[in-house]
Amino acid sequence: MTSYALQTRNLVKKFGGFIATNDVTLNVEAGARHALIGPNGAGKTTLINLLTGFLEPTSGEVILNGDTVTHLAQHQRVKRGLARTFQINRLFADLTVLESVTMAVNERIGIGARFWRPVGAYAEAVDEAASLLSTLRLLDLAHEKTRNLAYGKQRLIEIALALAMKPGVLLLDEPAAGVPTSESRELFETIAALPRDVTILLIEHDMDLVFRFADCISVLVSGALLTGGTPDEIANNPKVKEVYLGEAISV
Ligand SMILES: Nc1ncnc2c1ncn2[C@@H]1O[C@H](COP(=O)(O)OP(=O)(O)OP(=O)(O)O)[C@@H](O)[C@H]1O
Repeated sequence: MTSYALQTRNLVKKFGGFIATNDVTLNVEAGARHALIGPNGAGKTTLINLLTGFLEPTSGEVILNGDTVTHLAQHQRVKRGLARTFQINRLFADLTVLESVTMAVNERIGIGARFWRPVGAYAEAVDEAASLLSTLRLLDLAHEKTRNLAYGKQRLIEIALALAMKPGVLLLDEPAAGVPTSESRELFETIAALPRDVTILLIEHDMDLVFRFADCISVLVSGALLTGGTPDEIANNPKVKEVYLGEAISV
């Protein structure tokens, strides 16, 4: 039986009279690399904000690992394994890469804010952070200040910070936004190599990267789901081609 990590049922979000999310029923399979695409203003960010709890839906449900979380606060969803990255850079420029990720691990295990903390626990957090950096191929940059890194690497550190929450589901909001093409392919190769026990839902404008990375694609148009399928099915769908008229969609 297929198991779903993240689902929505008939999700609706209205801003005044404007329907930004229109009856969206989305199923993200456990372990999937699922991309959400659609033209500007299609409602991708609004949908992500509904999933994380940043926005309350007008109606409908959000379901995480089979449990309804529609009315849970953002931090409660994080605790249940839903983490996200943002389009904007939220790193502390003066911390090193290792310090930044260790801080995030500490936050998860609840010793971040304590004045006194057991040395052993701190060492374990550093080990865990180093292991995350290794997964993301950042270990050789561990002692660099984040401000000195190339932008593509900074985006990877943001992913490391999200992964420090030990999420089952990771929402990536345009991880390649602003990253030069020379770096974006490596960024996506690293994301693609993440362990499959993390389900990934990705918003991305660069079709080339989407078709390289995703095993499932959902297409959002004017707030509603137009269609969903494998990259092949989406690339050959005439309705999708119409929406992206003039843009090259090829596998
Ligand atoms: N807080 C808000 N109040 C009113 N309208 C909003 C609000 N947030 C989003 N919208 C509108 O909802 C629609 C969807 O916006 P959204 O940012 O979700 O689209 P998107 O697909 O993420 O676009 P892009 O690809 O350009 O980032 C847009 O028309 C936007 O103007």
